[in-house]
Amino acid sequence: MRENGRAFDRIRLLPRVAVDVAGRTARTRLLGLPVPVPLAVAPMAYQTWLHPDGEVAAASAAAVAGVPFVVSMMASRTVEEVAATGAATVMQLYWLRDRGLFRELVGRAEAAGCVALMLTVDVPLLGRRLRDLRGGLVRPANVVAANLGRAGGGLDAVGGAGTSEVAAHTGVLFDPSLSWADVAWIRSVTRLPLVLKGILDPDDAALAVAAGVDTVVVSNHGGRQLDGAVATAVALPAVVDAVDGRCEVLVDSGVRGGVDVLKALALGATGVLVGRPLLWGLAAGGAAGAARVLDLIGEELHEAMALAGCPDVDSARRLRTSVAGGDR
Ligand SMILES: Cc1cc2nc3c(=O)[nH]c(=O)nc-3n(C[C@H](O)[C@H](O)[C@H](O)COP(=O)(O)O)c2cc1C
Ligand SMILES: O=C(O)C(=O)c1ccccc1
Repeated sequence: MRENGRAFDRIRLLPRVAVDVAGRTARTRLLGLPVPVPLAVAPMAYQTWLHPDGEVAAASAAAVAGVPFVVSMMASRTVEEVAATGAATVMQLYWLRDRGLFRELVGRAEAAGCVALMLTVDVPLLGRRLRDLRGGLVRPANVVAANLGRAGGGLDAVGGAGTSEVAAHTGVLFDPSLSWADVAWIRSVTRLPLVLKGILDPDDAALAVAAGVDTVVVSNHGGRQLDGAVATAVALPAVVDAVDGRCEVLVDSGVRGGVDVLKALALGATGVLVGRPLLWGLAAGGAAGAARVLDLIGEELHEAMALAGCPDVDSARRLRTSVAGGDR
């Protein structure tokens, strides 16, 4: 988790000068849609834990900013409620033992007007999160997986000394047997664009392209899964090379401001997903707080583009970068 931030901090940009940036724009396409800035909100579970309106407040902020909102399969509000905010909504999915329920969720996402499906591939099981274990993490009664019906409620018997309630619950639901054959099956049951989230190895990116995926997300899940996994700012360039323009490449984990977005673009990304900063805004100020976070990142990106001599996103993707030797 710490290395994600450090890796972005070590990237150095080579600004261009005497480029007319008076009319600069960050408009581009992301997940097949026109967007004012190249970012979307990452899928994050259980947002009513942070604010009573949860995902509905966060998605309203995304709607105001004009950026896509990815609703977690483990959201505490339904995909229908989220889509009703007017945000371009992407439904995130985990591979479930209950294939009937998985199929039903795909159908509900389509019916709700979702613009894409995002299959998260870096959670065969939930990572061992020591703070969750020490703190005895248990969902309060009002924090349920609203999209999963009966299967979304809390567990009576918590998993045991080595498992939090949240990890035990996901262990019951998630199927660790996901393979590329299953990805091909998912590709075959929907016409929505398909995004794979949690790619780090360029060979996996090539397999994703071969499976007909429209977008890959270079992600280590915000450092919450495999401790010691490579930072995304380090992994990104090789994935961009392997994909070679055949699908979109998004990146997340450690993006904290507009300069990080510019660095991601300079490293070849199509755009970024923003995770925790959205939750901080949501917890601090509900929909307005989340909207302020998105505004700030957009303002910072516009300023950084001006200072780097980038009138548009394509020029940002051509910026040269280097990697600083050590920390300051
Ligand atoms: C509280 C929390 C819950 C998350 N829940 C999900 C989830 O349900 N599905 C998923 O694909 N990723 C989930 N993630 C991972 C995020 O989508 C994203 O990859 C990560 O937070 C990005 O890193 P950042 O927080 O450093 O921006 C979660 C992250 C956090 C912090
Ligand atoms: O916490 C997470 O990162 C996550 O992905 C998740 C998955 C299922 C339930 C709660 C959180």
